[in-house]
Amino acid sequence: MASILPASNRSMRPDKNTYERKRSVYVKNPYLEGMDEDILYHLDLGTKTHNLPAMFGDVKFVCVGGSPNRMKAFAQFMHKELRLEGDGEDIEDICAGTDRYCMFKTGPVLSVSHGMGIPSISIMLHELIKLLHHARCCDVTIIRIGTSGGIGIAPGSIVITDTAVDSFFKPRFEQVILDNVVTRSTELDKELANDLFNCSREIPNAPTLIGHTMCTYDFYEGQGRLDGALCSFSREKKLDYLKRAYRAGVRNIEMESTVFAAMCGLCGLRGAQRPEIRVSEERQKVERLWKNDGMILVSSTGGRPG
Ligand SMILES: O=P(O)(O)O[C@H]1O[C@H](CO)[C@@H](O)[C@H]1O
Ligand SMILES: O=c1cc[nH]c(=O)[nH]1
Repeated sequence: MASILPASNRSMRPDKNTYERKRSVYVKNPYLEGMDEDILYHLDLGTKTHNLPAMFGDVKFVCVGGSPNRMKAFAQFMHKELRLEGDGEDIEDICAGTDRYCMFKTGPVLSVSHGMGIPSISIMLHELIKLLHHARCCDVTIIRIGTSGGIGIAPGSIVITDTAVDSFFKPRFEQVILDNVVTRSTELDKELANDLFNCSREIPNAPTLIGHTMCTYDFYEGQGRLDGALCSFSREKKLDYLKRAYRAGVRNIEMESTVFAAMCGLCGLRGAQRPEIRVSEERQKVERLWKNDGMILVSSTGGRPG
């Protein structure tokens, strides 16, 4: 199985990787140093109430996804894969004190839910990145495992994101700060994407590809759906948009990838995104409608853990 461990964890052969400097998780906020206590409000954790280095200092992989049940199931899957003690059924939700997100730790793997959309994952990432920083974690790889809607690919495909793009197919995330807009890069770790792609070769029945992921602010109108409470465009407009997205390299659509890539990139987290496509029955009807256009949008319904 291809290795996705950070270089410093690879075998101890004396090569350049063994001597690579550790990559810390850093924050870019001059005010944090001067704070007497940092309360990670939405995670129900804090620097005075919890010994974060003792609790999280050994974390090397963080896997995030929108739904709590999926991330719990993923944590139980990792418990088994890492052959940890017990059956992992009663795994503890570290964030049980808040009903905003859930968080599970299985050895060096942290599994965290983030809800839906850019605002929700952004709040979680601010506090997760501070948590990892306070815990003095280094060489951390973070992977988002989510569902998404595919464009022009087979139902059940897995898309590994090389670049997250916005609704205009641009590789950028526009962060509104006070009454200004700051544009941030959304490049993801290409080597990690290739490592994940190589891992997928060893998993049967998991058609996998690397492509651009488009991140929208909305599930309905923003993704060209005709069945929301509001719809102001024609089917032809929708298909034209999706065809232009495909020609721009977009292979799937979801709602967190741009801010995920931007924040992880700014804070020293090696990031990747691996949504997967699940097609539901009603969407199959829609696919048949569109096949004559040579374009099918496969919609996801709930991804499998892991
Ligand atoms: O399956 P998750 O990780 O929630 O991701 C996708 O699913 C949600 C919409 O159905 C959005 O959060 C989108 O990004
Ligand atoms: O944002 C999303 C998530 C899953 N499936 C979609 O079609 N869009």
